[in-house]
Amino acid sequence: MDWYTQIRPKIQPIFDQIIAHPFIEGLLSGELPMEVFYFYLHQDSLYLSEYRRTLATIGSQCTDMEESQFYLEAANGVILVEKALHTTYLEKARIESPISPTCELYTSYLSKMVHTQSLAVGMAAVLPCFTIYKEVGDYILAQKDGPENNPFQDWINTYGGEAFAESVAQAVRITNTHAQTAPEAELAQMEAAFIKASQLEWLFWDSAYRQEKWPV
Ligand SMILES: Cc1ncc(C[n+]2csc(CCO)c2C)c(N)n1
Repeated sequence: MDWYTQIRPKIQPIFDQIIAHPFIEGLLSGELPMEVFYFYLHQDSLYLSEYRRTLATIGSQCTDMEESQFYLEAANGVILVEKALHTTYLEKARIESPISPTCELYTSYLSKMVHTQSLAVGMAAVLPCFTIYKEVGDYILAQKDGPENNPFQDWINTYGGEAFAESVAQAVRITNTHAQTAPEAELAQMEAAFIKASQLEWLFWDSAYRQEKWPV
């Protein structure tokens, strides 16, 4: 059994709580308050500007040319999303709130992983960003009882397409390849990183829903 197939069931309780979260329910029903959605988009743009650099770091660490190309192209893909976000939503909203505690935590955690741990552990840490969005996107698209004119449809479509599915599958394949040659201790670190990043994915939705601020 490959690494991802045996690790995925371990985050099932986290995934179940993500799709049951009122943020996701609000995206589905179209009733998520707009200011919550804008808060999320603003924090996500801050997340993406760090995540892009994290992917580029992994890309620079890969010795295999194809693997390097994959992570560097994914980093470039994030730039395109960032630019689209800025021109469509955020320019109009002119949100200037500071990075939230959770956004800072998630981006700092990923940065720590890729700068202080092995390449395989770094790959495991960045993987939930791909796989969880893919699964959440599939879940949302499979729901038939959403409203006709969902104001969040554009966003929903971003993570539904074929190109994204292939990119997620490749991230999984590359991480599996590295797990094949990883010793026990490194496999344990890969698992811990994958689970922690999955928890942080839940926390990111939750913090957006709460419009999380620094308490002091
Ligand atoms: C908190 C948070 N987690 C995951 C994603 C999704 N995502 C961001 S970059 C990337 C890889 C290349 O597209 C994916 C899937 C997000 N937007 N925000």
